[in-house]
Amino acid sequence: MKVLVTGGGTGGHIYPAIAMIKAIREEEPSASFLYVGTGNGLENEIVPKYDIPFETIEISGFKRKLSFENIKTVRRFLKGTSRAKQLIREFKPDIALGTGGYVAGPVMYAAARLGVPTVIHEQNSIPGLTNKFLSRYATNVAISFQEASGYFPQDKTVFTGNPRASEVVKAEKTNLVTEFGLKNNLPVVLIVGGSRGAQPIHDAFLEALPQLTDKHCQYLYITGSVHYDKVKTSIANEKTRAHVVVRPFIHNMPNVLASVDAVVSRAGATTLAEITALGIPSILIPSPYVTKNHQEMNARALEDVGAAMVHKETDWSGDKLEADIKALFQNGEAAEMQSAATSIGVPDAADRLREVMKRAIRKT
Ligand SMILES: CC(=O)N[C@H]1[C@@H](OP(=O)(O)OP(=O)(O)OC[C@H]2O[C@@H](n3ccc(=O)[nH]c3=O)[C@H](O)[C@@H]2O)O[C@H](CO)[C@@H](O)[C@@H]1O
Repeated sequence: MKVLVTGGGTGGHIYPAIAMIKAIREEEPSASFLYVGTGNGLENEIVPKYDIPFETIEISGFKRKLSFENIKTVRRFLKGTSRAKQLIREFKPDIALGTGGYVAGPVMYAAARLGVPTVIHEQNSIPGLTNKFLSRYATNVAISFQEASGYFPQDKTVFTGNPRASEVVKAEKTNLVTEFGLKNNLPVVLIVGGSRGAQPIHDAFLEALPQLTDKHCQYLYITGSVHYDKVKTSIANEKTRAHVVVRPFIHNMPNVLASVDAVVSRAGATTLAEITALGIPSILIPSPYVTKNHQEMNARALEDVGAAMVHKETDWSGDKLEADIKALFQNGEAAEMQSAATSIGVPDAADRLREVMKRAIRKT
């Protein structure tokens, strides 16, 4: 089978695509892939690490308001579409899978226009502009939150979950002591601000640091590459009795997630799919700077079943962090949250999406 894959901009769109490629490769080692991204998106750094042929097109996103920039964007969209058509004619895929982000727009549109079966994957509870636009042309739409179904044509929409969930449940634990210098026998809280880091998460942690101890847990803190130097220096300057290890970014996140006891994070949909599949209790501070506040909707779905403690960014503080950590490990809430998270995880998401792709091929 030949699979055209596209999706990019942030890790939340890229890792589900890679997880799906890995799942197909496992079942069908002779399958071949072409990943189309942009030259300046995160996909440009991540995809080549997985030995996946990678081509680029130029594209930018639409502004929601009418602007001169949008005229340029339309021109780039048309140029991107014709470059994508050229790549598709050369590669001759049996199916195209798009996981969102600007780049998926022209690539999936071109694939549909050329009669290639197309499946788009939406990670969020409220879809992005690109996937909403593409849903008109796609053979099928795969969703990861039931809440998203109302935004897409009913007859082609299927709930699959996020294939990254299937990847993390298969991941082996890593040795956090040898890999990161963490302590043995003390629960580990992973702090991560999405694939690019988040300032309010840093601020609250620094504020809480003087009060935190290593009585209940220790911290593995992923700052995001942009924030690394500043946060590392600030943490080094604060007096604390807590054990904290700081890193800019980690590439073996599935293994690390499989080894930690709780997560403090933004509410990016792919991270949430990972932590529910593994049953990890979480403290979530959704980013309000996203389309239609979709991260808060994502987070509330976990809060509703008791899997997460959710705070608006404006209410988030060092005191709240300290109180939540106490609730988790001192008052023993972690165990209940763990089973609540597992109850909504979708560890077989990759199999489900694979079925949708097979059906889309048969249908077209
Ligand atoms: C600002 C923005 O638009 N964010 C969106 C973006 O999130 P964004 O890409 O920030 O976040 P997600 O949390 O969904 O995914 C991050 C991915 O990167 C991985 N990771 C993260 C840090 C690290 O050091 N190593 C690593 O591998 C995580 O395991 C995860 O697989 O896409 C998501 C999925 O469509 C959306 O829900 C988010 O709203």
